This record gives sequence, C-alpha cells and structure tokens, in this order.
Amino acid sequence: MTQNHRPFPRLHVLTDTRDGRDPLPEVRCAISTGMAAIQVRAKDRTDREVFALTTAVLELARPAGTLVLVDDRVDIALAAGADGVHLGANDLPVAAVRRLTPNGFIVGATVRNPEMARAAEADGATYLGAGPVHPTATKLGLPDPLGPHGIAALTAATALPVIAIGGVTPQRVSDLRAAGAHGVAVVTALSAAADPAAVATALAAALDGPPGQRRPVPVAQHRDEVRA
Ligand SMILES: Cc1ncc(COP(=O)(O)OP(=O)(O)O)c(N)n1
Ligand SMILES: Cc1nc(C(=O)O)sc1CCOP(=O)(O)O
Ligand SMILES: [Mg+2]
Repeated sequence: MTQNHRPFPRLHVLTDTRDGRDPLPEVRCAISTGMAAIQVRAKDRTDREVFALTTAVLELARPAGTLVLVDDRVDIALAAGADGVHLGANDLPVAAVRRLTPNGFIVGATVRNPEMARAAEADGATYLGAGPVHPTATKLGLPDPLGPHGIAALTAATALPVIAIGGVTPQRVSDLRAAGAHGVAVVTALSAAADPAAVATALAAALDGPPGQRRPVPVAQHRDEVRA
C-alpha cells in the first residue's frame, strides 16, 4: 500500500477492458489530473490477467501517488499490493474483508439506498459507491437511477464519502456535488471519449473546490483522509 495523506480522491476511474481494449491510455489521463483513484475492473479477464493489469496500473500510479483499488477481488488487491478493494453485493462482505486486510486498507462498498449506506458504514467501509445515479449502458440489470435526489438521501444517512456512479459526465458533476457526493466514478466518460485527456481535465475541474450546497462533514468523522 502507498503512504497517502491526500484527501480521499474525488475522481474514480474504472478500467474498461471490454472487447480486448487496453485501458492504460485513460488510466494515464486520470493519473495526470492528480486527483484520481484508479479502480481495476476487468470482468472479462482471467485472474492472472487482472493481476497483471493491476500490476501495470500500479507501476503508472505509484510515482504519482495515485491510489489503486481492485473491483471485487480482495485476494488480487492484496497480492498485487494495491491500496484497496471495491465490494459489491456478490462479493465478500465488508466486515469479512476488514478482518483479512491491514489497517489503512481501503474498502469500498456499493450501496443503492440509505439503509445499505448505514449498514456498510457500520461494517467498516471506507467509502460508498452509490448508483446508478443516471442511466448507463455500461452495466446491465441495474435498478432505476437514483438521480441527485437519491444521492442526497443517501449522503444524509452516512458520514462516509459517497462516490456517485453511472452515466456520470463532467456536466453532471455539479448537481451531484450539491447533493453531497464526495466524488464520482466513471467508465465510458473516459473510455469512449474522443479526447480522454480533455474529459479527465473537465471532470477534475468540476470536482475541484467546494460545491454549492455541500453538507459540512468533519474530516476525521468521514475518513476523508487515507492514512495507510
Ligand atoms: C465506485 C464504485 N461504485 C460502484 C461500483 C459497482 O460495484 P459492484 O456492485 O461490485 O459491481 P461491479 O462493478 O462489480 O459490476 C463500483 N465498481 N465502483
Ligand atoms: C460498474 C457500474 N456499477 C454501477 C452501479 O450502479 O453499481 S453503474 C456502473 C457503470 C458505470 O459506467 P459509466 O460511467 O460508463 O456509466
Ligand atoms: Mg464489483
């Protein structure tokens, strides 16, 4: 794990490996913003390939101090030396992963309503991924979009940083921050962009600085800093 005392990242970029694509170009763009975390998400790859991709992402991320998380797989995250894992409903429970991992290891949890947010916080999650906030074609079988109002209800229920995911674009960031989201997670905003560097810059600019109506939450209370 990296020693990182920066604020918890507001821009989470998930790798898009579909159709054999190489996600490293957009990973480089995200890292260059200086405010991103990279989540290695590679549903179509073998364990060996996910491990190799995580190692490649870590090589790019470490010199910049960028955090690297792995979707679903705490074993691969630990084996590769990543900073954390993102857990969904079909993965190991947050509390079980906490027992397996060292202090400072980041554990994200997918939540879709305030009850799930409270439970994940009680179980020891570091941050919450909340979605889908808008319609998305990237993942099938999701419930109806939460919208910024759903994000507001969810952020009111937890002191943890909430990362909104699903159909996020630079233009949609401001409403999400106003709803209390700490940040956003994206796949196709970067992977399908003609100019991913420009989109990464636009996302970073939209996430930078205080939101209009952000709920004040003490840093120590919502684990806004990662102290590995
Ligand atoms: C930041 C963030 N939020 C939500 C998700 C979704 O995770 P999960 O429920 O595990 O679904 P898959 O990504 O595995 O399809 C996420 N990955 N990141
Ligand atoms: C991987 C994922 N999880 C979601 C959830 O709501 O759990 S939405 C999503 C896809 C996000 O992709 P895009 O930025 O291209 O819409
Ligand atoms: Mg997952």
